[in-house]
Amino acid sequence: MTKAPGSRAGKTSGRGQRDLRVRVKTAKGRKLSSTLWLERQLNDPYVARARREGYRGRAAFKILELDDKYRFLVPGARVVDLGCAPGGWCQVAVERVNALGEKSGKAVGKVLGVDLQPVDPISGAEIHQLDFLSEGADEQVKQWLGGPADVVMSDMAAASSGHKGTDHLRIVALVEAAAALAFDVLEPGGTFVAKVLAGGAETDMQALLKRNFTKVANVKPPASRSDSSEKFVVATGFRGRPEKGDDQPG
Ligand SMILES: C[S@@+](CC[C@H](N)C(=O)[O-])C[C@H]1O[C@@H](n2cnc3c(N)ncnc32)[C@H](O)[C@@H]1O
Repeated sequence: MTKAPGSRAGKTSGRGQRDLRVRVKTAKGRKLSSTLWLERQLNDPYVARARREGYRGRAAFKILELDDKYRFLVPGARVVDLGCAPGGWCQVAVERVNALGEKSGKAVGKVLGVDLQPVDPISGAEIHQLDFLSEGADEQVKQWLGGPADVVMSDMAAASSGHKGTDHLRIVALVEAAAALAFDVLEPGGTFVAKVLAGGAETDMQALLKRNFTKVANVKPPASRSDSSEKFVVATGFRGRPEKGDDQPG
C-alpha cells in the first residue's frame, strides 16, 4: 500500500522493536541497556516530534536542519538518498522538492531512495533495495535515476562493529562510494551531503571535495545526538564532472 509522506505507517515496524532487545554503543564507548535506550527515546524531543509530525524517525530532522541552512532540497530538484531506511530523509525530500507534483505551480522533483533493507513505500519516492557497495550498484542507481541529479545524499552507516576505528573506516568506504556516484551524476552546481564519523581517515575525502565543490562544510545539526561522533559533510556548488581517472573518489 502506498503511503503519504506524512503517513505514520512504517514507524512502528519490527525494526524499532528489535532495537529494544539490543545494547546500543554510544560514541564514547558506553553501552546503553535496552531500558536506558528506551528511556532516552521516551525523553527525546525529536522522537516525540517525529511521531507528531508523521516522520518515520528522528533522523528526518537532521536533513531538515541541514536543508534549512544550505537550501539544496529546492522544488524540482532530483535527489538520490543512499541508505534511506526507514525513510525519514525521503519523506522530507518528497515534501521539499515537490515530488508528489501537487498543484502548487512549483517544479516537480524526483526522489530515489536506496537501502540494504526493505523500506515501506513512500508516496512520491521511488525506493529500491540494494547493497550500494555491491558490484555494479552505481550503474544500477544511474539506470533508476535515468538522468542527472541535483542532490546526492548519504546517511549510510554499517551496523556498529563495537570497534570505533573499524566503524570509522567502514563509513569512509560508504562515503567514498557515495561521492563516486555524486561525481558521476551531479549537475554542475549540485550538492553532496554525507554522514561521516570523526576519526581522521576522512582528510583525503575532504580535500577531494574541496577541489570539486565551491564550498565544503562540516556540520553537526542540533538533531544529531551530542554523544554520537557523527557529523555531516555538506558540499555545495559542484564544479562539474572531473576528467576520467583524474581526481576521482576511492
Ligand atoms: C541511519 S540509517 C538511515 C536513516 C535514514 N536517513 C532515515 O531518515 O530514515 C542508515 C542506513 O544505511 C543503510 N546502509 C548501510 N550500508 C549500506 C549499503 N552498503 N548499501 C545500502 N544501504 C546501506 C542501513 O541499512 C541503514 O538503513
